[in-house]
Amino acid sequence: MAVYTEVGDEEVAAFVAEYAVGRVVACKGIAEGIENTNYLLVTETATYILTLYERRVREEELPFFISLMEHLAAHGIPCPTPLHGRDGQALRRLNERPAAMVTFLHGMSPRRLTPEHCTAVGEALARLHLAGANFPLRRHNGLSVDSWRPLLQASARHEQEVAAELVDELAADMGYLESGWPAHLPEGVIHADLFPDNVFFQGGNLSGIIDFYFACTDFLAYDLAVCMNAWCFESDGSFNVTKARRLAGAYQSVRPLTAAEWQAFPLLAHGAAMRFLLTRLYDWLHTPRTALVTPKNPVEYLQKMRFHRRVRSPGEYGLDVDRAA
Ligand SMILES: Nc1ncnc2c1ncn2[C@@H]1O[C@H](COP(=O)(O)OP(=O)(O)OP(=O)(O)O)[C@@H](O)[C@H]1O
Ligand SMILES: N[C@@H](CCO)C(=O)O
Repeated sequence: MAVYTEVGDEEVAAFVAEYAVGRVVACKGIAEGIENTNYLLVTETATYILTLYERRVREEELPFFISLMEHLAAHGIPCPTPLHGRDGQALRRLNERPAAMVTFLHGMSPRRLTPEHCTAVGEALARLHLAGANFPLRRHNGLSVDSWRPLLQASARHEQEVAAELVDELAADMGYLESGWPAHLPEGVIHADLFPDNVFFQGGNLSGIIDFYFACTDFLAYDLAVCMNAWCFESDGSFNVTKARRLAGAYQSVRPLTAAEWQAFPLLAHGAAMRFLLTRLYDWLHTPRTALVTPKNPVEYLQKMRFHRRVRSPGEYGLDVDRAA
């Protein structure tokens, strides 16, 4: 479930009256998602998503996300477009939460990931990076390398649930990642959470990219690494190099990696696995057993991290060295 804030019919009607979209025909809570409250909202003119931003999203950062979606949509990226009310504002309040309405995107997240999906995502990610190149706002990545040690320490305190050997193993990787993390690589706007549940396909084509609430300014190749972790491993934990070649090849056909990005890729992929392992571990330990949201499995990312630890060359990811500019 992800309806943390219930909204009454009259409140929705009053909210929607601020926009030139006609009256409300239906409004239904959406079960998917874990961060925010989302409603599927049908009005006399179209279907929209109404999002109430919950506690983990910092209110002062919302203008970044709203402006980014507007910018990317205006540059041809199939992402939600925020609606502006009659007063010109895209952000307003509903039931004491910040809230916005965005356009509804058609399509479905893929259940069984194929190499064709990976090709489409690689190309779309590179296009997103190019479209973000002239986006004027910046947002620090609060879940990059400098945040990982505090997250590990917060989990290590749960001695009953987290084995000391695991903490030692992660601490060793942490030292390696912290000392080797690049200071300079091409950077810009990254999605930072481009998992299959945030990508829609329709009729075999990529039709939508959603959930920009981790987007930030960081290394572009790190975003590709996040994607590779999310799209190119099988459910048994094995790495699928065919999918990785498709993902990276399609990305590089739009935006070739620099030699420095190519060289840094194994470390970036290792770090990207650490980031999702740590947030999943944190959520696993801090989500009450009675909560309706099921935390995601941290062990999946431990396996991915162990894979990256053994990688010796960027070529093992199917990255094409000839295209590394
Ligand atoms: N613009 C959109 N068009 C169509 N469906 C959408 C749109 N935005 C969200 N949804 C639907 O709502 C669900 C939840 O959205 P989202 O993933 O953004 O939730 P969240 O709680 O903010 O994020 P998270 O996935 O990080 O928990 C999606 O799985 C999708 O079904
Ligand atoms: N994509 C994240 C969840 C947060 O959106 C994960 O799989 O851990």
